[in-house]
Amino acid sequence: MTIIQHQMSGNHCFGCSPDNPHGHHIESRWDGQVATCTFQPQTWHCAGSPNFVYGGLIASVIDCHSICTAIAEAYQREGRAIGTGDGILYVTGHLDIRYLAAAPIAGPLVLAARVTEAGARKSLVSCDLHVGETLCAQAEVVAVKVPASWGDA
Ligand SMILES: CCCCCCCCCCCCCC(=O)SCCNC(=O)CCNC(=O)[C@H](O)C(C)(C)COP(=O)(O)OP(=O)(O)OC[C@H]1O[C@@H](n2cnc3c(N)ncnc32)[C@H](O)[C@@H]1OP(=O)(O)O
Repeated sequence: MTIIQHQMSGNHCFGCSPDNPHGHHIESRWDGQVATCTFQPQTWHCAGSPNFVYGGLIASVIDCHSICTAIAEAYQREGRAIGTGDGILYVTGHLDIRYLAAAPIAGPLVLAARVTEAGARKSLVSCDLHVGETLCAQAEVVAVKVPASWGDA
């Protein structure tokens, strides 16, 4: 299965760049419809209780995984392999997360994201996060398409 982040160059993202030494290094596996990601929380990723995962960490992995899903789907819609030709880039416009159950720190966090609506300027992405059988978080993300030069200074 394609690992989205392995197909993209020039990615410095804290959440998902393979090359950011301080980042989370998430990997999103794309099957053409759904992108999945498994993330193993560390003990220091805990919330007030050492037993559960910090919500900001959950938001971070959902954010990154969902935006990468939007990017993968957009390449697919254009009939191109991810990372080929002119760069396609989306950024987070809106992130709406419901924290449904505390996520045990033992993890792993298992994410599944799909594009539910795709337009010319934005895509809507739905992302579920499970630990074991428990749905711990559910998110709706608005991914807004920007020029590949968006991040230039
Ligand atoms: C360079 C190489 C990179 C390599 C790959 C790296 C991958 C890394 C992956 C990174 C992963 C990490 C990800 C990160 O961390 S990305 C970093 C966090 N995000 C940001 O910094 C974004 C900051 N905001 C902006 O730049 C602008 O406000 C954006 C670009 C978002 C909109 O700008 P602008 O306002 O000019 O756009 P538009 O008016 O033409 O609207 C276009 C459409 O979008 C809809 N809309 C807009 N805003 C919102 C909103 N807030 N909620 C809902 N919808 C919104 C709007 O209604 C319209 O829809 P429609 O009316 O057409 O239906």
